Amino acid sequence: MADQPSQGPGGRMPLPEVCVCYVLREAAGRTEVLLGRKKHGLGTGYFVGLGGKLEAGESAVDAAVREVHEESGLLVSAADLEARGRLTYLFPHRRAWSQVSNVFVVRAFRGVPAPSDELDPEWFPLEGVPLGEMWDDARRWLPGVLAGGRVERTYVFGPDLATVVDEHDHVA
Ligand SMILES: CNc1ncnc2c1ncn2[C@@H]1O[C@H](COP(=O)(O)OP(=O)(O)OP(=O)(O)O)[C@@H](O)[C@H]1O
Repeated sequence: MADQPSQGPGGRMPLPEVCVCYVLREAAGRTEVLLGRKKHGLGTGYFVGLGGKLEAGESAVDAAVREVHEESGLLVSAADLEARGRLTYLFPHRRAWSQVSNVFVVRAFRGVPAPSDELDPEWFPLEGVPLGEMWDDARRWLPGVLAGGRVERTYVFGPDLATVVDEHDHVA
């Protein structure tokens, strides 16, 4: 494990890995994304995509399929997930919150979104994504990813544990 790519600065342990999956649909001639306000845990109260921690031995894509189902009831196939990059979140003032997020988009799904313990999913048109009620990094990369782009970026959060104070081109 000496060459783990997702170490924190100066750290020897790899950072915890999470995933996030943005489900897209076409409705009334526009594209919409499924988001929900997080009910518990890290980022409570922020609108987020569907996602969470990888289980031991689980791939990011399999975790995304599982989390989409757990959090919304929707069924998606691993083959339909589009990998759009990786984000490193560093919290020097709360190291336990630092993590690496594997970002996916999916346009094919079965079912109708249903509320879960994690969030109550809602569709937002891409021009109406509530960036002001999301983690501070989202406005810097999410519009580009939802428009078809990729992201490989590191965001460093300040002592308030909410504001991005630095960002780098490369995953740490
Ligand atoms: C710091 N800036 C951030 N900006 C945007 N999104 C962020 C985020 N930090 C975490 N996320 C998202 O949050 C989920 C993991 O959150 P985390 O609390 O670790 O796991 P969660 O409790 O949801 O999952 P389990 O159900 O426990 O697996 C995962 O989708 C991840 O992409």
